[in-house]
Amino acid sequence: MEAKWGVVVVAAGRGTRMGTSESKQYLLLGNKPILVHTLELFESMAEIAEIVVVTGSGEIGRCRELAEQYGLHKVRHVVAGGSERQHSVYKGIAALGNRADWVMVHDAVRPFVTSEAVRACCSAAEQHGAAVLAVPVKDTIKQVNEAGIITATPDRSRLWAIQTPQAFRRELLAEAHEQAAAASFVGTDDAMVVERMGVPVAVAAGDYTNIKITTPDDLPYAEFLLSQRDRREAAE
Ligand SMILES: Nc1ccn([C@@H]2O[C@H](COP(=O)(O)OP(=O)(O)OP(=O)(O)O)[C@@H](O)[C@H]2O)c(=O)n1
Ligand SMILES: C[C@](O)(CO)[C@H](O)COP(=O)(O)O
Repeated sequence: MEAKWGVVVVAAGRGTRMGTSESKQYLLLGNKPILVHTLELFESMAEIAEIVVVTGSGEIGRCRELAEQYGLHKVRHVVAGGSERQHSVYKGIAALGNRADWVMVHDAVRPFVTSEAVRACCSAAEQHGAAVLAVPVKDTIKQVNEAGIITATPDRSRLWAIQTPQAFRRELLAEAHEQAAAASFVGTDDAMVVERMGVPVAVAAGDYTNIKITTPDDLPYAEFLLSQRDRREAAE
């Protein structure tokens, strides 16, 4: 299989909601940092040519050492991130340059994404130019005003919770980020910068287990998901 995808793994967040002194992407899950679990998946996929890791400016050396220690040879660049996730992605795309025609952006703190889900996202992107993994929301979602009063109940059948990876033709994503930067637009995911150009972004169905480790209550669930995955792999 042709290795044509570049991956930008963003790992430069402060993890304010996690509240640990250690950046959450470097916390141990089982016996490895969360970031390493994430990188190992992309390292193992034949479609992936190169990985850029974007991390805190004080964590570049440590990140390179982890890549060495765990044999993550596709990690070719480790660069410093920015103040917002979008700025970190922008720096990652710049470090990737024009070496890949297709690029995926993935949160370091989503270590449970599967190769099947990544491939579904890539296929949708190759068909539409841009695609994100997502799951249909399970709860009824309400819009609530500042006084705590419900103002709307959107049709749940049209609501999806968006995940990563998010996959794009590289030139499209680079252009979208350039335009967003010029307009000082900051979104919470990469699809938003592409959507604002009027370009359609497809949704590929993912898994509910592709959680973003965000708050302390995610950690015991993440340990549970890891033990389930280990058990499954041992049985294969
Ligand atoms: N300036 C930033 C902010 C976030 N991220 C990365 O984007 C992903 C998703 O961010 P999230 O975990 O939601 O945010 P954090 O900024 O890490 O956490 P918080 O909002 O609680 O501070 C994470 O892998 C995080 O490291 C990044 O690279 N650069
Ligand atoms: C990109 C993302 O993971 C999609 O769910 C998410 O928007 C990033 O999280 P943040 O907490 O808004 O940084």
